[in-house]
Amino acid sequence: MNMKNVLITGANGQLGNEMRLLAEKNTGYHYYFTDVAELDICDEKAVAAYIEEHLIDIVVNCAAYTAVDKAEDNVELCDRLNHLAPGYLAKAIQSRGGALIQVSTDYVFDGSAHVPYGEGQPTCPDSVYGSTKLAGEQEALKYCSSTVIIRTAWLYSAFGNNFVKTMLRLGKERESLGVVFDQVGTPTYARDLAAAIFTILDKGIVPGVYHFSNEGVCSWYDFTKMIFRLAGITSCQVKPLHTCEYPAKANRPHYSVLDKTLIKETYGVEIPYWVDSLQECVQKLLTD
Ligand SMILES: NC(=O)C1=CN([C@@H]2O[C@H](COP(=O)(O)OP(=O)(O)OC[C@H]3O[C@@H](n4cnc5c(N)ncnc54)[C@H](OP(=O)(O)O)[C@@H]3O)[C@@H](O)[C@H]2O)C=CC1
Ligand SMILES: Cc1cn([C@H]2C[C@H](O)[C@@H](COP(=O)(O)OP(=O)(O)O[C@H]3O[C@@H](C)C(=O)[C@@H](O)[C@H]3O)O2)c(=O)[nH]c1=O
Repeated sequence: MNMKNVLITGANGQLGNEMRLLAEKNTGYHYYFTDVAELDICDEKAVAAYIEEHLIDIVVNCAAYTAVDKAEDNVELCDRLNHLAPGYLAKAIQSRGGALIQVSTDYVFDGSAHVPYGEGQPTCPDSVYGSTKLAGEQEALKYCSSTVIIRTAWLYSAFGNNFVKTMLRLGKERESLGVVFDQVGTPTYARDLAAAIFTILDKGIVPGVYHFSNEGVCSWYDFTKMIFRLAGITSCQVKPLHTCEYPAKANRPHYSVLDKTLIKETYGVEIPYWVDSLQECVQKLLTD
């Protein structure tokens, strides 16, 4: 049987790197890992040519504009990458009869809920990043009939830039730190998400929108306290702040916990508790 050709875009980012690592163990596919230097996903013609030339069967789009505050001032670039580019990927892979896995975000919600968000809940993004990611979901679903959207949240990894690495750095530099406690969600180890994506590849595409994060719930303040505890940082005091005490360019949801029932029932994925995964990643960061 012919091995399927899988294209992973944005492969130098957090999720892309975790996909690379797990690909070493998942030898049943032929992989093409690209980042902007090899394939700029905003270039529609280049996308179509690459997918055709390499006979791609499945695209996993890990590329995105993820700087949430900067996005407020860089609307055009953010829109091209988060909104239009998924449409280019979707059209190109549809023309080959293939499938698209498009990664999206909890920031498509405005955060006014108080129970975990199901996939069918109305979206209402409150930032440029969130709005463009939602538009990207819609483009992907419109142009490729075999699209899986995975909305995830608060991603971190030993690779790339993320909240865990920022907090480990600040925890060593500062004597105290203020972190918001009125934005609640669930951290997600990008390795666990990559593992879920491999489960989807192996079990077969069931088109639709899915939610995936680690299990459990916390605020960014709780997240920071746990990062420090696991890393043995005792010299930096963490103070809880209201959002208004930490002014930022972009609005963020106060509540963005995702309900993961659908992905668990459809694909049988087992999802680790956020503290257990965080412990694994912090350990890795401290020993590498
Ligand atoms: N980070 C998070 O907390 C969360 C992320 N997500 C979503 O998960 C997905 C993966 O996120 P994450 O791994 O954190 O993202 P990263 O920002 O770590 O990685 C994105 C990658 O895409 C690359 N890229 C930028 N522009 C292009 C382009 N035109 N063509 C091809 N590649 C490009 C980036 O390169 P460069 O660095 O050079 O710009 C980077 O290597 C994204 O869809 C994101 O929206 C969802 C929830 C939370
Ligand atoms: C660094 C720092 C942040 N904060 C606040 C700001 C913000 O409200 C919250 C999170 O910080 P960040 O700005 O690093 O996180 P942010 O970039 O908003 O993270 C988001 O990224 C995008 C890509 C997603 O898709 C989301 O799921 C989410 O992970 O913590 C503090 O309160 N104190 C601090 O010292």
